[in-house]
Amino acid sequence: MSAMRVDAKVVMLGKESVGKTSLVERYVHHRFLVGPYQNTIGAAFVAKPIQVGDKVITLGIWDTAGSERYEAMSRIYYRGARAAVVCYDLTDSSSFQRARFWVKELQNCEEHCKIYLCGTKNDLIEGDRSLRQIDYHDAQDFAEEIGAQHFETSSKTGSNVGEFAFSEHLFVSCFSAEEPGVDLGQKKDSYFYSCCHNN
Ligand SMILES: Nc1nc2c(ncn2[C@@H]2O[C@H](COP(=O)(O)OP(=O)(O)OP(=O)(O)O)[C@@H](O)[C@H]2O)c(=O)[nH]1
Repeated sequence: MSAMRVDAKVVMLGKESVGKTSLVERYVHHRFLVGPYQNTIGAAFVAKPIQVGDKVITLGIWDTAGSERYEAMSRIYYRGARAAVVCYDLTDSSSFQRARFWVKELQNCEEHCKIYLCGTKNDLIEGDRSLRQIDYHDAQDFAEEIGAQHFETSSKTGSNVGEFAFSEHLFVSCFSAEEPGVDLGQKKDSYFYSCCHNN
């Protein structure tokens, strides 16, 4: 058994069902899970080692539950985060309001956390443009106003997930090699993710 160290903490935030878990699944396991939607309870964690130059650093990704029932808990998970991926569903305008809420929270409580604004389920829009509820330029203007990077992704097709939303060189910008990582202690497995999902 070896100790697990997390060098940079990343938190996923956004309304329930926007696709946070799917984005993490696509990024970490290169897959899209089909079947009934399983809402996250509390939060789930996954460690992802990435190559940065000649070093390997470990991202600790906290996938929070979007349900407002867990809102207070989500605050615990963004504490000390280097990066936050704030997600909204391109086909659900209320999810964009919720994204604004999380951005405000981060600005008030974690001013050094880098924000990535992510419009999800782009494949649905490509299939039927009338489904789009959030104009690209409105979201882009908001992203510029808050100094965030903005992407539209699809976890189903993988579009923009590796290339942009989770682009490793973006995370490199939030990682300073001088800072010590956080030791999470002895863990049997660095992956204890799926147990945090409801049926
Ligand atoms: N078509 C399409 N469906 C998606 C995509 N991403 C997620 N979904 C679907 O949206 C639903 C919710 O996805 P999740 O990833 O569980 O959403 P979540 O934001 O983690 O939800 P909570 O755990 O409740 O916060 C599931 O039925 C997914 O299959 C996508 O890129 N395209």
